[in-house]
Amino acid sequence: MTIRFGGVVAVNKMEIDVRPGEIVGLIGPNGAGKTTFVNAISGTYIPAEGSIRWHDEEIVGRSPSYLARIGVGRTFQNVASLNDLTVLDIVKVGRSVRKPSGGLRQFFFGNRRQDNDLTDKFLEPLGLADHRDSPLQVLSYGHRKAVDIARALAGEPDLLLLDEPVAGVAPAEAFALAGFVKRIRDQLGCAVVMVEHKMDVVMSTCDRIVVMAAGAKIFEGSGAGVQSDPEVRRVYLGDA
Ligand SMILES: Nc1ncnc2c1ncn2[C@@H]1O[C@H](COP(=O)(O)OP(=O)(O)OP(=O)(O)O)[C@@H](O)[C@H]1O
Repeated sequence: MTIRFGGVVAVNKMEIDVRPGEIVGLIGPNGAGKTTFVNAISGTYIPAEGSIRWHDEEIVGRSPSYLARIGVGRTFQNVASLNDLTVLDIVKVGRSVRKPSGGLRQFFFGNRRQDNDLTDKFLEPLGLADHRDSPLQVLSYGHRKAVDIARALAGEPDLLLLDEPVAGVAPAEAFALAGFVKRIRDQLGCAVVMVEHKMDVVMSTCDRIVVMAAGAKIFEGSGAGVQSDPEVRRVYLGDA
């Protein structure tokens, strides 16, 4: 697909194939087009050219809410917008995009069993159970990132798009979050595309790595391959 902003070609004939159950790392220098590409898959941008197919359906031009309903879930780099809601309510928002809850009253008051199920499934494994009734804004940055992952997962996506899920998170927490993503992939069998700059997390989490530079794919393969590829080294390190 190709995406232009005025004269800027942000994504240039980029192609990627993602299979169920696979975690694909999308890396590349700042401005490479990674977030723009993910935003197009999740319906925020419409490509100037190209096709996006999911489960044999052409999804170019579909709205983000439609895509969420058919199982395309995502996290965001900036997680501030739900600041006033509690952790549990945010998970319910994530749940409701795919599994309607039956009206606002039920949404907010729900029932205790349903709340406990959501807590066990999506908050406990991320270390968030003790915070379920806290508003997002009082949580640490690492916990807020974890809440955004829990929100996306509560919709039980088939394709999960993670935009820098561990950026700014302390190393131990980052590996815990990445480990959780792997366990969820094992449980749900969902495909994951993860944009991330932290290479140690990418290497230990992803089955395959795609490298973008200046809007285009310059490498696709294993972690070992990415480290030894001369074009990737040139782009990252300025090697001649
Ligand atoms: N809404 C927009 N309007 C105009 N140009 C944009 C817009 N969004 C992104 N761009 C441009 O598109 C290019 C790709 O940006 P993008 O944010 O997708 O890169 P990225 O690889 O995600 O970078 P980073 O790793 O820094 O997040 C950049 O040149 C950027 O300035």
